[in-house]
Formats: sequence, C-alpha cells, structure tokens
Amino acid sequence: MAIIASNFKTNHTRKSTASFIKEVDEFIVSNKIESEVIVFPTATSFDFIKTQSNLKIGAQNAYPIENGSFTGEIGTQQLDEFNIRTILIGHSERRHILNESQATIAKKYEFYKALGYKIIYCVGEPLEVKQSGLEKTLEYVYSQFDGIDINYENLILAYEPVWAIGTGVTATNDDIEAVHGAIKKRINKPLLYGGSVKVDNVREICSIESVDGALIGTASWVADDFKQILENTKDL
Ligand SMILES: O=C(CO)COP(=O)(O)O
Repeated sequence: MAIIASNFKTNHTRKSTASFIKEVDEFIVSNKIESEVIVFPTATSFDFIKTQSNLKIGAQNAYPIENGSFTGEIGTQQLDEFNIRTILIGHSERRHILNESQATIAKKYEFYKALGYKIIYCVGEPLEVKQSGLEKTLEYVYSQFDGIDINYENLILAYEPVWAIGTGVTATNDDIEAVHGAIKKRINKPLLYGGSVKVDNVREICSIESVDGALIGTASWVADDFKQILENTKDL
C-alpha cells in the first residue's frame, strides 16, 4: 500500500483545512482507500477534527521542546492538545529558506524519536549538486543523514530534490530510480518521492519499485485533486 502525504506548507486557513479534511476523510471511507494518508496543515489549522478513516494529521515543524520561551515556535504541549504524533523533519524549505542546519535537524530528530513520533525525514539536493552528477548527489544526500538514526522504527524517508519542489519540473523516472535505489540499498525504510508530483504522474512515480509513496505540495492543496491522487494510487 502506498503512503500518500500532503504538505500544505503555508496554505489554507483553519476553515478550509477542516473542510478539506472532512471531504478527503469521507472519500477514503467511501472509496475504500487503504493507503496510509497523512496531511500536514499549518499549525494554526490544528483542530479537534475526528476522522473516520486512517487519515492522520501531522506537524510540518515543531521545536524540540515541550514548552518554554521560544518565540514563534510550538512544542509538544501544543501538539499533544490535538494528539499529533507525526512530524516532518528536514524539509528543504526549512533547510534552505529557514536555514536549519544539519545539527539543528538532528537535534529535532533525536527529540521526536525519543518520544516515539512518526517522523517523515526529508532529504534532497539543490540543482547545482544534481548538475554535478549522481555520485555527488548521493554524497550530498547521505550527508543529510549525519546525526540521524536510520534504524528508528517509526521512520519514513522522503527524497525531494530541491530543484523539483514547487517548480513543476518533476525528476525523471531514471533520476528517481537512481537515487531511490541507492538510498534503499543503505536504508531499509519506506521512501517517498516529492517534487512536482501531480495528479497525472503520481501513479507512474509510485509504481517505481523503490518508491513507496509520495509527499505532495502544490497538487495536493485542492481536495478534488488530492482525492484523484488517492484514487490513482489506491491499488499500489
Ligand atoms: O515540498 C514538497 C512536499 O513536501 C513538494 O512540493 P511540490 O509538490 O509543490 O513540488
């Protein structure tokens, strides 16, 4: 069964998130979707939403703390209120736009690992690294595992090449196979692909042997499109 995750990033309001989740939840039940479905809304949209399906809500980010003085951050006290036990760590936008270092990311990982959270851990290379070839790409990607316990039982990996995120440029199947195949040889964990996954290519991408699902941004923000994505991958 595929793992299909939607990363809302900085999109949707509490109200539109609630209606998205309700609609998708009902669709999963009525269409007997058995995939693992995770939605990462903004933290301001967390709410007491009861789902009937296996749809889970995750946090796009949180600080490695229960509570305290960390202006602008949330900790486990805020996640616990909504029973959120799933977190994205290492997303490229946090690495490259918000300047999170590998050391910071590793600290966050250790903290949430110790609490047993399901961690979707993201890696991926920028364009200039990709242009210097597969060997350099893998070297770069492996360096993003510094300080990360790859044997953690509740770990899902996501390979998201930076140049493919939000650009409309999806990695080719060959690119995906090369990187996924290499990562899979080293790390025996579910591995999602992310980067301009769309309604029309999600099935093909998720059919690649070393791809266990998709982490989707832009194409997942409209409920009808996300439902179509779930439909297109339901038997994988
Ligand atoms: O970053 C992503 C998911 O986490 C991918 O975003 P896009 O699907 O918009 O390229």
